[in-house]
Amino acid sequence: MTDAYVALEGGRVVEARARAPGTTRGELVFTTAYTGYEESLTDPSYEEQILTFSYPLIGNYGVREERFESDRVHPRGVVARDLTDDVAEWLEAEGVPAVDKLDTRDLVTEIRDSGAMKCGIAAGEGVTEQDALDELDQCKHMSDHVDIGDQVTTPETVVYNEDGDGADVALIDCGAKGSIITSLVERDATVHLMPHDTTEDEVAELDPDVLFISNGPGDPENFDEANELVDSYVGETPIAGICLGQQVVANALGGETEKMEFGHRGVNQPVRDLRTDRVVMTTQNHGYTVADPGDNLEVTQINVNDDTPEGLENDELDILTRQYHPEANPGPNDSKDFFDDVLAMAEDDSVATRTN
Ligand SMILES: NC(=O)CC[C@H](N)C(=O)O
Repeated sequence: MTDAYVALEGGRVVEARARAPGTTRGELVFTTAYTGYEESLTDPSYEEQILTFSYPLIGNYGVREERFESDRVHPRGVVARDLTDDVAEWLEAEGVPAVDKLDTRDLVTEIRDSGAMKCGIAAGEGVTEQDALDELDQCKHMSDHVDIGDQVTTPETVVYNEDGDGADVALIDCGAKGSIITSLVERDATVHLMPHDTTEDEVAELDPDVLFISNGPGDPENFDEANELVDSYVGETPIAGICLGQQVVANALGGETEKMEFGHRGVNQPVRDLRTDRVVMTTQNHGYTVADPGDNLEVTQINVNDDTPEGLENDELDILTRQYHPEANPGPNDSKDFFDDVLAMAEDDSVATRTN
């Protein structure tokens, strides 16, 4: 007997099998990643989303904490063709509803045709179609989660590698993946992980060598404070950003972001560097993109599939951002040298002095 229902925007309800019980709602998205489920499920960028895996079997190499990107599961729900007991038990312990035994090819095709959509799930003994539809009813558009930064940020500044000999990085935590911190610490940087609503004065007190805006969930336009920081420090301190970080930097510098139809989520997104013509495979997880970089940023990398901006730079102002995830985890390590390039900006003191 059916013990789980997935209600899709528009009203279609799909039957499934409950793997972790509960009712939930969120924006239904899919990832094509065939590995890295522990990393994806602990990536704070998936907050308020329901993650569908297009790869059919999820959980076949267990669940190990050392691969986690944060201290909890972030998607509000999980959908797959088949979830192993390891993953199902983990999700149940985390209180995150999960379902399987449904046709995920059909679901992914629907998301590709109609775009990322609102979704409600009801899973467990005695649930009804109506329970899933009630969740759907309460589901908000991603951009309406205006306080999403508060849900994922560190409550206070945490310092990593305090005695490091390298640069001091102010990493503004809009939902940072742990691997970004690790990638910087491995290069001997001291990382000051700071709340997303850190003020200009608080950053000034630290006087960092780099201001780094992290990845994060939802609409970049809901990260006003990070936007203001970029605006305050541009031309004064080198600035870096990953994913949401790139989007925030673009908005702060007079560019524009927009919602994509179904986004890029996977571990084999090809990116071309326009300066070298080199193509690298990248890990991606985003539903918004930079529609217009504005006059101050050069698009230096693009997505081979749809030409969207993957890298923005301003050599004079020392700004370097990526839409994809150079820290990988999951995914290929082809672009880890991004962190070397960011820290090289910190060593070079040629950044223009702020005049306004
Ligand atoms: N991984 C991220 O930082 C995602 C950025 C943003 N939330 C988006 O969906 O586009």
